Amino acid sequence: MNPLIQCSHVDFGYENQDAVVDVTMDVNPGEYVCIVGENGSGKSTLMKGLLGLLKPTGGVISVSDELRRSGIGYLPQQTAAQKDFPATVREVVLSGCLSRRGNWPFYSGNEKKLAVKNMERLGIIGIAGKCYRELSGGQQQRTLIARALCATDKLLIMDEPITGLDPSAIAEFYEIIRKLNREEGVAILMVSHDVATVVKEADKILHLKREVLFYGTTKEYLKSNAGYIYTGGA
Ligand SMILES: Nc1ncnc2c1ncn2[C@@H]1O[C@H](COP(=O)(O)OP(=O)(O)OP(=O)(O)O)[C@@H](O)[C@H]1O
Repeated sequence: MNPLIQCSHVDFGYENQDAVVDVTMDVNPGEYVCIVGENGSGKSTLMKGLLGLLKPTGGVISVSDELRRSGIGYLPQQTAAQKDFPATVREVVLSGCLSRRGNWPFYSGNEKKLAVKNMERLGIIGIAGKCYRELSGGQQQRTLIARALCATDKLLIMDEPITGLDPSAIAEFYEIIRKLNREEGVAILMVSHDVATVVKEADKILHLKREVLFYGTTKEYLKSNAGYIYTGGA
């Protein structure tokens, strides 16, 4: 089984300052991987690097041919401006097809079908005509997940996805991700501060503190020094 993403001794930095050093990890089809660590430990930097938004200053990143063709489904941290976006749910979801398509300005029949399929998958087909900014935080989150799945349903990448959600929307979010991962085989790569929950959900943990403090299965993580200290012995 070829990895979807593979990093070998990768470094990232800004203006000659290293922010992430010597990361070796991979994300395989169907895996659920979480990146944890304190503020400023390099999690978002690594994510930007994996998305190809930042060039590595050392090491090698390989992305599977399929992901290279389709683009990677990415759920960004939401800004206030994005929450206020004046478009319908259908339009936001369809825009996830843009990375597949070059410059042709009209959506094809297949792209429209894909958007419908992903709105059905996320239970938002009934609100397809509603304006995005009028939705609850949980509905906005579902819309963005459906959008990301229009690029590819092999891998979903998320940066701090539960920020700003209320407790019931958080529980619903983890349930949706679990279902996509366990039942539909979508690989998940998530940056999270919610370590107490992710050690119950994820298969693998990467704990960063500029360099890798731990990388391996969640089970091993909970037994490791880094995991024991960071999770408070959860
Ligand atoms: N655009 C940038 N230019 C220069 N330095 C940056 C930039 N973005 C991040 N850094 C620095 O890189 C280091 C890692 O930051 P990063 O945002 O990746 O950490 P993080 O683990 O995602 O933090 P948080 O949990 O607070 O989001 C920090 O020292 C930060 O100040």
